[in-house]
Amino acid sequence: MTIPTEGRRRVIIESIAPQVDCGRFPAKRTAGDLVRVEADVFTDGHDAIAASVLVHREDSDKWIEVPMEPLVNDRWFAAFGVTEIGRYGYKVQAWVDHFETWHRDLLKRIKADTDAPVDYLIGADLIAAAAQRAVTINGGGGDAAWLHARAAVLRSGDEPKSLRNHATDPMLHELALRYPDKRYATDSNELILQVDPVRARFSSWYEFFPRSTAQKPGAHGTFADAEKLLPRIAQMGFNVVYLPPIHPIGRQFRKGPNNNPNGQPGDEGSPWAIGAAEGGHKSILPKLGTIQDFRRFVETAKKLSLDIALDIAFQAAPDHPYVTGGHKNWFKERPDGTIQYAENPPKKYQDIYPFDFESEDWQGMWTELKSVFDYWIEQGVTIFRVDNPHTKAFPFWEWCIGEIKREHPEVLFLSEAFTRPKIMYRLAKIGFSQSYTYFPWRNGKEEIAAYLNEITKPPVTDFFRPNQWPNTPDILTEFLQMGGRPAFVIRLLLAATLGANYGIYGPAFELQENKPFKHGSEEYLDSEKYQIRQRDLDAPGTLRPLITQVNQIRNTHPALQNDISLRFHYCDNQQIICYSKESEDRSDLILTVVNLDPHFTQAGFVNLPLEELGIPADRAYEAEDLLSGERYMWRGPRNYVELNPGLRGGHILCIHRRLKVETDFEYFL
Ligand SMILES: O=P(O)(O)O[C@H]1O[C@H](CO)[C@@H](O[C@H]2O[C@H](CO)[C@@H](O)[C@H](O)[C@H]2O)[C@H](O)[C@H]1O
Repeated sequence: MTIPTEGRRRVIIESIAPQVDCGRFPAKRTAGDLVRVEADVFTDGHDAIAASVLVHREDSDKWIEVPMEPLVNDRWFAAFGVTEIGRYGYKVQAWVDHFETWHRDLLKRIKADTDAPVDYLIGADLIAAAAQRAVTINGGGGDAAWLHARAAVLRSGDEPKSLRNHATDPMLHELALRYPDKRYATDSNELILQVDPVRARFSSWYEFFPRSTAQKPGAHGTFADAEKLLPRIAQMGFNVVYLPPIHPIGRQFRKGPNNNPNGQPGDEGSPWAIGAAEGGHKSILPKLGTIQDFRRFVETAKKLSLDIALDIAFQAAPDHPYVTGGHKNWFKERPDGTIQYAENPPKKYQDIYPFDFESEDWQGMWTELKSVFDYWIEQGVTIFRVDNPHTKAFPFWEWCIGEIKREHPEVLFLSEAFTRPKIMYRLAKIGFSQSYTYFPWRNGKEEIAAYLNEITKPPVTDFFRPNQWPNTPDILTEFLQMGGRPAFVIRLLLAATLGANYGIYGPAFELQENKPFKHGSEEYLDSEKYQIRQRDLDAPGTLRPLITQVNQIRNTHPALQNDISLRFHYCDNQQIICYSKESEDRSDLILTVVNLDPHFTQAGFVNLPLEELGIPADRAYEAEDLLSGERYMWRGPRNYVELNPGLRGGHILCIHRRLKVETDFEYFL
């Protein structure tokens, strides 16, 4: 091993958090967050050390220095606020602080009455050096002159009492530390922080098929029809409207109702079978309207504070212009000249071809696929729900999302990858802002808690943001099929309170549609994926009022707008789950209690960790049920709950405890 060029950097920096895979990927936060950086920082011997976090926007050379404070066990921390979206770089810097070492030791010596004249001469040298650095940094001025004068006093051989007073003057301490000696400072590697819009952390999605929105019976819906639904969706408290693909639908191998692979003339086909003579991923199904109609739809949504999320499904119907118009080499031909249709085993997608990410023309293909996003961004779309991203190459996504985010940091991507956890996590690391999860299939108390704890705690939360869906057009779970209306209520309460991000396949959920295509299937009978389904959304028994109320609670309670504070609490009844969330400033604490049994009343005692929750153990506190308006006076950790699923699936309780911790920090970027 060769001798290092500089061996005097004695401070060690380890285990910086947040960091994702040793800095290979950015850590994620949202605008307005307080970013807390921690690191292990220590040195040999007994010298005092100091450390800072240095942070800058990636597009600027202006670094901000945030002093770190020691915690315990050589762990240090600093916090800074990020108000703007985009990418930031941050690193930890630490150094031996000789002035602080001298000052600390002198205080001890004075206390023991063992300070000697030489101690003051040592201090004088250190202070004079600080004065010199003050000159270098700000060209002299008050601080430098003051420090020089103080160094002279300590060299003067004055009587001990005076030396002691001058050396321990708090002003000296403050000024000298302002100009630290960083010649031998250790710098960590620079790490990257991706700051997304708040929507990445907190969003409520409503999915519907525009083709089902016509008022006239049997007619194909248009964007103009769909636009009329937007005020209703906004009034229900949602903030993202997600549309399945809106492009021309292939005719070859078009599917018929109920996933019939032999569609008949007149069948509408699956919107995910993208591409026909009329165009491909940058075109609109003529029956839905024109690009102007779409733009107007987006504009109307914006006025209602709704973001439009568009489905991006990179696959092609056999009559997609990519296949018919000169890019057949983007697909893998078999020896007989045919192309194997796509699959997501055991599902078969006979009406689409998958792209071949080992195509000779992969660069041409990547460029074209990215341009699909660019095109829809130009039309005002800011969120994309990406279909099956795990069946496309990871390097493509990293490049494509990276490029888009560089130009449009406001754009968000939801990954629809129901696959192995490591793959879901990798997609999040390479850029997806949110991810669907296995929430729909977690029904028992233990499995819900175990899964949610896995996906809402660091280090996973540094890159992965769950989005919880109780149903989708592909997912009608057994629980929803068997549990009647209470099952829908239970899954709504869970999704909306466990997940700061959640969504529903709206019309089917509101009306509690629960008939499967066949026994044992999770597909809907007469699924909207293959046919138009007009509905009376205000039919008696709709869940609309409850959904509206739950969203209103989410929108007004910051506790429900984050996942990181989620904590599960004990309940002595296995069918009752209890958990809390609180806002970062601790002013808002929400306790949710849900009866997981859709058939029977369940009762039990919940047990709350009062001290952890900041609830005084010796005083009664109020639990206000935000759903029913009832107020309960609770005292102590054990409290009784009883939930009849026919009447109410759960409580969303606001715990009034009068606690607020200030989180205003000095350092903001
Ligand atoms: O594979 P997933 O279960 O994640 O489902 C997603 O991708 C599917 C393929 O795009 C999509 O499937 C629908 O479209 C297909 C192509 O037209 C069709 O063959 C399937 O029968 C239909 O379900 C699914 O909707 C989407 O969520």
